[in-house]
Parts: sequence; C-alpha cells; structure tokens
Amino acid sequence: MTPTPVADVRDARIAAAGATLVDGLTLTVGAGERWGIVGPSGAGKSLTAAAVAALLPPGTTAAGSIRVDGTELVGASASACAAVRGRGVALVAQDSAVALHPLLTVGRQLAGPLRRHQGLDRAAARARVPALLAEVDLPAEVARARPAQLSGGQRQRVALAGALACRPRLLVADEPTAALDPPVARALLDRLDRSLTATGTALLLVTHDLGVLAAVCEQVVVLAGGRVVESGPVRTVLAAPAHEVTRALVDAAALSVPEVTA
Ligand SMILES: Nc1ncnc2c1ncn2[C@@H]1O[C@H](COP(=O)(O)OP(=O)(O)OP(=O)(O)O)[C@@H](O)[C@H]1O
Repeated sequence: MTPTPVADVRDARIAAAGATLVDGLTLTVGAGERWGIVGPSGAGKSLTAAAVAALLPPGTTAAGSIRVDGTELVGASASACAAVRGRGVALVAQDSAVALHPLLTVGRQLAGPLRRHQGLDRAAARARVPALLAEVDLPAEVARARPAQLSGGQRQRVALAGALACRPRLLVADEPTAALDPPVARALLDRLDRSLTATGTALLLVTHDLGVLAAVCEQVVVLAGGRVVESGPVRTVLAAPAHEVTRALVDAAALSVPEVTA
C-alpha cells in the first residue's frame, strides 16, 4: 500500500484583503521526498511554505485543498492545525530569531514541543534535550544558553533540532540558510541532509539558490505570480527549463557563478 502523501495540495488559493496571492496550486509531496520551491521575489513561495506548514499569517485565507499528513488544513480549526504541526509538519524559517524566544534557554525551547506534542512531562522532555542537540552537532552545554549568546549558524541548528524533535513527516524550510555565511550555510545544509536521511523526513525547501536546490532536492516547483509555471525532477528542469521564468533563474544563476578554467 502506498503511504499517504505527506502533503497533498489541490487547486489551492491563498488570498488577503480581496487579492489572490497564490492560485491553482497543486503539489504532492510523497513520504521522504525532497521538493524545492523556486521563483522570483513575490512569487508566493513563502506563503505556499507557510500554508503547508499550517502557519498561514493572520489576515490570509486559503481555499481549495491543502492536506498535510492526512489532515485537511483549509477550513480547519486552530487546534486542528496545531495538532498537525510538530507531529505531521514543522517549519524552519530564514530567521531563527522569529522561531526562538529571546528570553528562554535553548533547553526549555527544545523541551517545549516534546511536552506539547508528545505529552512528555518536564523531566522526560529535558532529558531528551542533549540528544536533540547532538543530532545537530551542538554540545549539551548549549541547552543553558539563550539565543542571543549563540552564533547565527548555531541558532539555525537549534531551530532545526526543535523542528525535528517530534519527528514530523515533513520539514518545511523557508530559506533556512539565507542569513548565513557560505561555509556556515553549507554546514547547516549538510546537517539537514543527514538528519532527513536518518529520520526519513520529507522536505519542502524554499530557496533562491539553484545550487542549494540541486544539492538537496530531487523535485522542484517553479512559482511565478502566485502560480506554478513548471515542475519536475530538478536535474531535468535545470538542464532544459521549459518556462521563461525558469530560464531567467537558470541564466541568472549561471551569471553569478563564473566558469573556472583550468
Ligand atoms: N500576510 C500577508 N498579507 C498580505 N499580502 C501578503 C502577505 N504575505 C505575503 N503577501 C504578498 O503575497 C505575495 C507573495 O508573497 P511571498 O512572501 O509568498 O513571496 P515570495 O515568493 O516568498 O517572495 P520573496 O522571494 O521576496 O520572499 C507578495 O505580493 C506579498 O506582498
């Protein structure tokens, strides 16, 4: 029997203040698959990621169907959305400052989802923290730190550890390395790759970097103007882009990486 897709989006529409921002969105992410979302600025990538992560911003509405881990999110109550987060899907955003509470220690923040979603008591949740930190190559002492005492790369690792703490079937990552220097970004992506492989978690990754897309994802959807203009295997789409938006992205990426001649 084929497992339920982790995300099954059919003809979804996202709107705010009477304006349609994303329209006709159809996307199916199977168990363990790795999908990328690319497209120009304002294409609707972050809204799509937020919708699939059951975290649409206030003031936006969704129509059509967005099923995540078997639960229909369109029209779902706040508590139904909360139940899908953590167990079914988790989000890592570009700026971990948004996800992490500035005043709470890392240990308390990592224990939080375990208590909320897995029903662990305080002591049991705290006891799991060193292992969660080790999974993202951070020492156990980091549990006592507050976010401001960590580097940007360490904060993103903590955010990744928190997102994976409850073993969601799908990780949504919205430009998780955009605020990091290239070597720190590479190390985080390598960590992400190993964690996903170890846990069998699927990925929906928003990125503007086609190098990151090619390194991490197998499939891609290209968005422009709130619509899917092209989708398919990353290698095929990048090697022979069918839509002018994709061609422009590929051309721009080629320009930003000068050819090295021996
Ligand atoms: N909460 C919101 N309320 C109203 N409009 C919004 C909201 N969030 C995004 N938008 C609008 O929806 C459109 C898509 O935004 P989105 O952030 O998804 O684009 P994006 O592809 O992620 O862009 P970027 O690459 O610049 O981050 C934009 O026109 C944006 O201004």
